[in-house]
Amino acid sequence: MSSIYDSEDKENVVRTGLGGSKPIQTNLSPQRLDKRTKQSKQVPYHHTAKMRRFTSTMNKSSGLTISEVHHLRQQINEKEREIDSLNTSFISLRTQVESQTLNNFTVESKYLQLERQLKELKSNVEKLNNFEESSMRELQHKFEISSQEMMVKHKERLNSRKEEIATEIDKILQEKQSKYLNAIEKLNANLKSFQEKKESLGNEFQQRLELARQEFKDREKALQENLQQVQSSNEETSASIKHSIDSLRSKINDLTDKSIPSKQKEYAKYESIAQQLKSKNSDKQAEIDSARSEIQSKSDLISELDGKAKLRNDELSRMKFEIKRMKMELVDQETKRRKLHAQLQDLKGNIRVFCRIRAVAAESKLIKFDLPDEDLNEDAKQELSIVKENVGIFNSANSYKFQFDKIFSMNHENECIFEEYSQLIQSCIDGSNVCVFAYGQTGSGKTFTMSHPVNGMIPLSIKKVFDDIKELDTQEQQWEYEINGKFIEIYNENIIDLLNPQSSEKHEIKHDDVNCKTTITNITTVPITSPSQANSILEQVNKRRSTAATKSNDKSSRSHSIFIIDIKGSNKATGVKTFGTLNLIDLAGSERISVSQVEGDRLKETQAINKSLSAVGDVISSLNLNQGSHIPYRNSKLTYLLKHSLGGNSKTLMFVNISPLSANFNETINSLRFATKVNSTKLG
Ligand SMILES: Nc1ncnc2c1ncn2[C@@H]1O[C@H](COP(=O)(O)OP(=O)(O)OP(=O)(O)O)[C@@H](O)[C@H]1O
Repeated sequence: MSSIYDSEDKENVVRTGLGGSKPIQTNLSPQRLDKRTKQSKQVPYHHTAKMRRFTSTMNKSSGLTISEVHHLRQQINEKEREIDSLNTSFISLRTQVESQTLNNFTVESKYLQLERQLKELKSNVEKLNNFEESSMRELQHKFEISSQEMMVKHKERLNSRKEEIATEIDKILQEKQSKYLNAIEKLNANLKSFQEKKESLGNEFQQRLELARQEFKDREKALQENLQQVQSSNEETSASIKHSIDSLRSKINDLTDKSIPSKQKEYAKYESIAQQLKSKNSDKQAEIDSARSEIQSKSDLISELDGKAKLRNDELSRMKFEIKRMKMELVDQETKRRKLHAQLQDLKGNIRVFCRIRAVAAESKLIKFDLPDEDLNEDAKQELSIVKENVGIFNSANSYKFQFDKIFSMNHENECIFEEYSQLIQSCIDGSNVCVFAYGQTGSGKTFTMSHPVNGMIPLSIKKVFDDIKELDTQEQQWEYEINGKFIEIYNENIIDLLNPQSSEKHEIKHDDVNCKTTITNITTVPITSPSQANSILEQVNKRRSTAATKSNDKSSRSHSIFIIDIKGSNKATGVKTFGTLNLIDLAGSERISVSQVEGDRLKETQAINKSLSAVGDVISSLNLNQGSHIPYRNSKLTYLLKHSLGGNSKTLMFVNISPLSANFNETINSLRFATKVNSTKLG
């Protein structure tokens, strides 16, 4: 704070004869004050007597005339008057100065008081500012904590809801599927038994009918024959009787009364024969009637059996209709399952990054990792911390933190890793394109993860494809699938056909942007008919690559290998068609060899790797961040090839394989940074 005696004012403090030795503050400027002081020194009041004595002395010793002296005296008197008036004004001025000084004191004390108040106010304001700042910090902290808690709770709720939906779907599907399958099985069994019964009843009935018909025919024939015989014998008999009667009559007439009695006897005899024949005839007629009624009852039985057969046929067609309806419902359920599966996968995100730490021998010197808790919410992002320990003079430690969708430690097996992404296979069967990349420095476990002959992602993916399509390729679901494979390598931005490596033909990438399909000219495509056949393709390719690697200084580490599996599906019941491509990619080693340290072929190779790997990172991260803008697919052959398999509804999974060895610390950090760029959170 400035003092009341500020620069100029300090110089205005003078000591006056009236006020004793006390310093008086004046408002006069230094020049004016100085002038007044000089004047008061030059003409003090008590000096006038001295002047008079001095003039009389001068008068005596100088020999001046009286008029001159008089004149001088007048002048002196004038001067003395002037001096008096000056003295008077000086005294009034001094009084003014004193009163001004008093004023100044009052002002000064007020000023001091105001200054104290200002100080207090300032400190209060400062306190208020500090309080405001600390409360703001506290509020911000509280807000951050509560928003984090809300985020965690929200994520938990989301995840549990997702889980619930998925389990509900699975449960409903399983229940429905098993219910329908059981019902269909039962219906099929009923249908079969009905058909068998119908067949056996039909056969039996036909046989019985045939027999009855035959019997009836035989009987009818016999009866007809009998009847005819009887009729003919009757006719014959009656004709002969008639003849006899006639001859008898004529005889009677001829003989008159002579032989009448004997002839009457003969007549009676023939009469009884006729009677017998008549009774025989009525017996035969009764037999014919009973045969007719039997035929009638057999006909009734036949029509009853016909009625039953009709009922069975009606039931059969009802069952067929029911089976058809159930099949349609099953197809409908399958379509719903596909939609829900797609929704679930969308919720999990179209681009996922898994980090895998390679297993190494126990005695190796390792990087200090801080891994996430395994029990944590499985759909939440997981955090990996790495500590770099410098045993230098400062013994400092740097900590790096990274977040990924999943982090697998050295103890995780391939099967467990496959489990985490296997749902993407279903998406591919349902018609989505899927890319699985393995990224990392040479020796970090990319080939072990992707191509291990028993449990690598390639053999396990193919097995899953076949298991899943087997479930869909049933009489009920009516899905049919065709699977084709290509296996290529990209080395120095050139495509090599690994299924026909001797070929010298040029391979070009062609895109059909309308149907979103990609083809490579002159490339070998093989139909894949079983997991074992696909595994033997993988085995052959791995063998070829490793032989080539020994011959040409481990070329395999410096090329990208891609197993392209096309899955084409069609549903006979609904006519729906699907096409999905599964791209399984083992990338070239990512270690950053400084371009300046290599030359010739190796320089070209290094440039090609750096270019294509950063193109992969750029494409995926721009897809992740901003779906509407330009995606730089053309920056490398690999990204250009995968143009229709990345983006849109495609699913991408990147494994970042890292080495836990301390010696590889820098490369491990580089790989994690690359993967973080790829994994960057989607905005809006
Ligand atoms: N998780 C693991 N458990 C046990 N061994 C492993 C694991 N990962 C890798 N290895 C072993 O480490 C060695 C190097 O692994 P791999 O060949 O898979 O590395 P890479 O990253 O594919 O290297 P390159 O870039 O040369 O192809 C192999 O011998 C492999 O068997």
